Amino acid sequence: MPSMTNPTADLFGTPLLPGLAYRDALIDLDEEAMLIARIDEQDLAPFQFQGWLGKRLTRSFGWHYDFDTSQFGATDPLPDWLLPIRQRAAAFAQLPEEALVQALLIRYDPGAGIGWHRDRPVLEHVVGVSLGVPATMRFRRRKPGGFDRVAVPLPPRSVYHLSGEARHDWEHSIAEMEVTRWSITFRSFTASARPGRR
Ligand SMILES: O=C(O)CCC(=O)C(=O)O
Ligand SMILES: [Fe+2]
Repeated sequence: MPSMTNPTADLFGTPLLPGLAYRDALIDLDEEAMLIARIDEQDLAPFQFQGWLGKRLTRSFGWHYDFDTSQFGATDPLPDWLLPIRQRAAAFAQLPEEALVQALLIRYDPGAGIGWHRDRPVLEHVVGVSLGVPATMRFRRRKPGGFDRVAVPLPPRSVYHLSGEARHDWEHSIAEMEVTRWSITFRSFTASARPGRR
């Protein structure tokens, strides 16, 4: 058996999904424990959408998107403890660190997941770090008579980067799990939507 170095590529290294890049072990176990503790000490709020409360708990830095008004507003700057992680996430995605102007912390308690969606169109790059437990990010794209589907394993401490087709043409979701998972996602704005530096 050839060793499987990249579960998001086939044996020839061709990505399962154009625009999806992935690597294991962006951070080590100590860093992961630190990040989980930091997320847990935040004032996390249930994700809200038109009076509906999602089970996942979130906090945004840099920019906050209000799903009720469909507006982005400035919020607290990224805290110091997130900066080295953003730096590594940006280096992985080959982006300037300052381009990743938004950070979203999420805790998915048992029974929480995230339904099918594309991230807001004003956002461009999405770089996500998974913490705690393995999860699967599912992707789907409508085609005549159904969907193309791809499932991508996200081990704890791994990082993924969504851009291009994976970001704009495919929806993604994470099924509800029985154990707690945490994630940190960093995002950039599209050039036309960029509300200013922060
Ligand atoms: O938890 C994750 O890794 C994904 C979160 C996500 O898709 C989102 O916040 O848009
Ligand atoms: Fe998303």
